[in-house]
Amino acid sequence: MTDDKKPYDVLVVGAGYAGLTAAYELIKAGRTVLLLEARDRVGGRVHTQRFDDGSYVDLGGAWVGPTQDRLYALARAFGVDTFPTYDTGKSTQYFRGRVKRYKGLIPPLPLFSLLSLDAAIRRINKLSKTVDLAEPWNTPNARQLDTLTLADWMNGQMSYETARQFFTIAVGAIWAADPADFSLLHALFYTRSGRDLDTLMNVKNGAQADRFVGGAQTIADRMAATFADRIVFNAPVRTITQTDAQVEVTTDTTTYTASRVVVAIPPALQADIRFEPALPPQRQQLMTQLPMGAVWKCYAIYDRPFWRDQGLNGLAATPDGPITVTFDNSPRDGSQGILMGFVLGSKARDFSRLSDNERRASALQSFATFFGPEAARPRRYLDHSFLNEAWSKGCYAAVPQPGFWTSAGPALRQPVGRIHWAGTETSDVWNGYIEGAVRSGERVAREVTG
Ligand SMILES: Cc1cc2nc3c(=O)[nH]c(=O)nc-3n(C[C@H](O)[C@H](O)[C@H](O)COP(=O)(O)OP(=O)(O)OC[C@H]3O[C@@H](n4cnc5c(N)ncnc54)[C@H](O)[C@@H]3O)c2cc1C
Repeated sequence: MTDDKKPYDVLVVGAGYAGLTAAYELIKAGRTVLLLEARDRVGGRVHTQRFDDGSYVDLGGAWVGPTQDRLYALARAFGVDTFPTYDTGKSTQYFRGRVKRYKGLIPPLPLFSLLSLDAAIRRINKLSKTVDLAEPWNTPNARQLDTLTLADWMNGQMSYETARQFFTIAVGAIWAADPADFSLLHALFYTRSGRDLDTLMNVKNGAQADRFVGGAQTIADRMAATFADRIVFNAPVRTITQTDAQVEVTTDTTTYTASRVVVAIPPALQADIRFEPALPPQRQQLMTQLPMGAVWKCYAIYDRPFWRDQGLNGLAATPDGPITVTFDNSPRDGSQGILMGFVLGSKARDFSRLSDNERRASALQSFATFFGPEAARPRRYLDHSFLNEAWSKGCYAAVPQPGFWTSAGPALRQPVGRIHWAGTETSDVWNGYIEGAVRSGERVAREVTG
């Protein structure tokens, strides 16, 4: 064990978009900063897998959309272009053994199910406007809303099984969780945090509107390159010790000292750090009430986006997963065809139990069901889940247990002595998204310098 004698103004833990943004802003403000990262790369839950032929896929965060202004601004600042997600043509629905093609967002359901689904979406949007974004625990009826799960609400409001099935697909795609996993209060908070359910679900004008040329990790790589000498890789933080005068942060090899530390990792991973003295009880509890969501991304790569020839946009939805939602993730110039399918929530946990071959066979069968036999013969198949990564433990983001917001919510952003908290989970706007991570990094930098 060595001591890095140099006292820093700020140590930042975690080089995802939150930690990178915090470090970048603090360095701009003239602070001496060191960024400690457990992995051997930056980006965290954003990871672009690049292939020898120059193509790439995003294993983690990928899309950006309107009102995600801070992320678009970073893209511009670091010279990264965006391009619209392909959504020209008809979408596909597979339900009760039949494939149907349709226009627009809402699948062709029997009339009463359709009305029920539409009414549920509008009711969630309306209710979400009552949420206090900055302090969700102060929302009217917060306790009641935080006790009820989204599944309780859905079962009470939606009498048609088909409508509930398709609502559950949308919930899975937005939260990487099942409606029974989290409270109505969290559903309303998250909905308002990203504007409304339509925005969260949509490609055009929604959260899936655009992708980054070169992949979503490119901005992170370029930002990190501007302060490469301030980043230590393969440096998981194990202990954070506060004294009256300073804070000591210990990795497996080194103890660093600073005036302040910014912890920019998901709460579920904060629980693995030993804090001395122990954190206040509410803060301790918080870390165990925020498990991560569950999702697999399945990629099939073809010579060309053949489904476009049939007037299809590559979007598909089915309750009969494992894959319940697909997108066209081909490169901007369409020089390859790339389909991406999501396996979500409890289906993702079940999918994790399959062998590599079983997952591949199962995913390709789904793609072939939606887009025909050609989809069963990709040039390359790969899949990935952050459930299997020690430094994420799941994705897209934390899915709070019912009761979290009203019991431990106030501790989420509250500094503890010299410790400040960042990460998308601490953001009131676009919580759970890259935009939320960036905003949290900017907010914590202001907090530390203010
Ligand atoms: C499959 C998937 C799809 C997604 N799709 C989208 C999308 O399309 N659009 C969107 O906006 N968002 C999406 N997201 C969510 C988005 O990626 C995250 O919200 C965002 O990247 C979180 O950033 P962060 O900096 O808060 O946390 P992280 O990215 O998790 O960064 C935390 C960093 O801390 C490091 N770390 C952890 N523990 C320690 C430790 N003890 N010591 C040191 N370092 C540590 C980790 O290695 C990591 O680098 C998706 C996520 C996933 C996984």
